[in-house]
Amino acid sequence: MEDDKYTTELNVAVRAVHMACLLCQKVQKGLLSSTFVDQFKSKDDSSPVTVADWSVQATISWILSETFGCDNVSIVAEEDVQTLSKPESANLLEVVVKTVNECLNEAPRFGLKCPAQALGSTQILEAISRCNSAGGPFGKHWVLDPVDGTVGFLRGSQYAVALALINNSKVVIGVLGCPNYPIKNDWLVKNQPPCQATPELSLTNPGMWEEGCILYTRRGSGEAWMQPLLHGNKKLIWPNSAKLVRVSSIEDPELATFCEPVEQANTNHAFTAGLAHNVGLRKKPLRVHSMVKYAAIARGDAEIFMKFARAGYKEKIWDHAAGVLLVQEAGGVVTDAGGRALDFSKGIYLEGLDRGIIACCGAKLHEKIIGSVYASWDSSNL
Ligand SMILES: Nc1ncnc2c1ncn2[C@@H]1O[C@H](COP(=O)(O)OS(=O)(=O)O)[C@@H](OP(=O)(O)O)[C@H]1O
Ligand SMILES: [Mg+2]
Ligand SMILES: [Mg+2]
Ligand SMILES: [Mg+2]
Repeated sequence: MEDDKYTTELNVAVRAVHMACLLCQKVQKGLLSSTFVDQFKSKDDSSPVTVADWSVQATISWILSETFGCDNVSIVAEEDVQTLSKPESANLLEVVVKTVNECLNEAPRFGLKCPAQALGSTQILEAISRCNSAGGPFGKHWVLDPVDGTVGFLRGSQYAVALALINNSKVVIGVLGCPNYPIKNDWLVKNQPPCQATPELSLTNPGMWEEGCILYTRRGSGEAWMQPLLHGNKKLIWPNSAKLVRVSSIEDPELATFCEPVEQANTNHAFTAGLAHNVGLRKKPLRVHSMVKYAAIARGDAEIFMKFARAGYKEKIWDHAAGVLLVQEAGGVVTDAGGRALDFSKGIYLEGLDRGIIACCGAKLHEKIIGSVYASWDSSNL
């Protein structure tokens, strides 16, 4: 039984992700101000990285290292310090240092320790760099995507803070902070702009999203929980206000909602449209940035998530670990397009992934989609 295992890890992970969500909300609000241009950079692959990505990574790294000891903690995470340590990034680093210290000052409110004195830039760069583990099949590895869906974050739309723990190749804890995903049922479906139009929500009224949520689970528990984000100066009393979530019971493709990435560069919309048609899905796809898509399946707001990246792109474990476990423990099924379980044992990539990822609320829909992948594949150009 793994039910009572990882209690401390889960406890710390939920608190750390909660703090990170509030940090992100604050930075996202700041994006509306004139300091906007100082707050993000393009990485070598042209993808964006922001003050929030670095600050969350530093904060969570510091908390995990303080709690479990630097030498005992292996963290696999997305960001490095390459850009941030350049002389021309001095202003950016200053903002990161300030953001991290402000966030860590709040730690006692969340039942965690804060630094004895404010962290300096060297300590913060160290905390970010410490997350350079390559993971692998043995032992415990934390897996962190400090801001998943950075494009969504910059657009004032959906994004997530994702933290998972892998032990001997298996994801054992999954925590997903969704700062712009209110607790209210169906909010995502009702508030999504039409997918053909500009796929972004503007942050004209950031306050309306303050009631984000954190989803969390533990392997083998058969339970996934949702905790509302706490605001103001209140102390986090956790898990008293958390509630159980469960996948949707819909089995009829005509009634099912499927979600997928917003950007055509990240998935093949034409292929999934053909697949959806063949399976008998009738609703328009719900295009949402980030692992909020996994959260939507786990919460029962949508039934299917499909992603088919271009050939040659290798999916990274931090983009999936927390979300996959949440969907599974909430009663759903997640595999690659060949119907095989995702392999989190091979380092930072999901090696051997067959074509794409399919997450469903139940086995019946999942079987239909897998069956249809084979039928649709030959007629596609992938
Ligand atoms: N070319 C390509 N193909 C597939 N996937 C890619 C690609 N490039 C990046 N990524 C990863 O996609 C993560 C964002 O996924 P999303 O589902 O949020 O995409 S989208 O913004 O809705 O289009 C994104 O995560 P973040 O970098 O954390 O935002 C990337 O890890
Ligand atoms: Mg990501
Ligand atoms: Mg990221
Ligand atoms: Mg990124």
